[in-house]
Amino acid sequence: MSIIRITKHFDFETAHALYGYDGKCKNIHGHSYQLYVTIVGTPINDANHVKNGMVLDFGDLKKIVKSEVVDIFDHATVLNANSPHKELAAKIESHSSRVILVDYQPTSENMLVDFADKISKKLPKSVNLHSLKLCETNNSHAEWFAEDQ
Ligand SMILES: Nc1nc2c(c(=O)[nH]1)N=C([C@H](O)[C@H](O)COP(=O)(O)OP(=O)(O)OP(=O)(O)O)CN2
Ligand SMILES: [Zn+2]
Repeated sequence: MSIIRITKHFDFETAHALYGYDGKCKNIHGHSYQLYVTIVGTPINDANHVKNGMVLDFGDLKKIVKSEVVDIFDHATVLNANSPHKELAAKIESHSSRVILVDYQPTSENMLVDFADKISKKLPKSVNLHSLKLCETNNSHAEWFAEDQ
């Protein structure tokens, strides 16, 4: 049976700041992030199976990525907990705004590592996470590949 990759695309709006960065991205600013999630597996080959012919139902992949990433990061501000932004986060949150304090500098690279971990843990055993692509702007993106890790 053939091994196939399937990909689903998501978008979400998130603000972040790169504390200590030597450029304008040290300020809080936002992106319309685009995330491509690719998984790999063998399509189910069972005429009696409701998911016959699928590596994983796109709908099931959507549920996992939405609950683990999109619904959490969408319209939130991501700040580095290992920086003075921790205090800023508390202030923003006190005004009922959604803040995610992460234990890393919230670059595209580090967000991908976080997303890969969260998504991998929720995938069924029959499939594997192959790669992620996170576009921060229309001309900048980072990629995570399982085979590189
Ligand atoms: N390797 C990385 N470099 C930068 C990241 C990152 O996550 N990884 N992030 C930023 C900023 O968050 C910034 O928002 C994006 O930077 P950049 O692509 O430079 O954005 P510009 O709109 O200024 O780029 P143009 O090419 O001028 O459109 C910075 N670097
Ligand atoms: Zn940015």
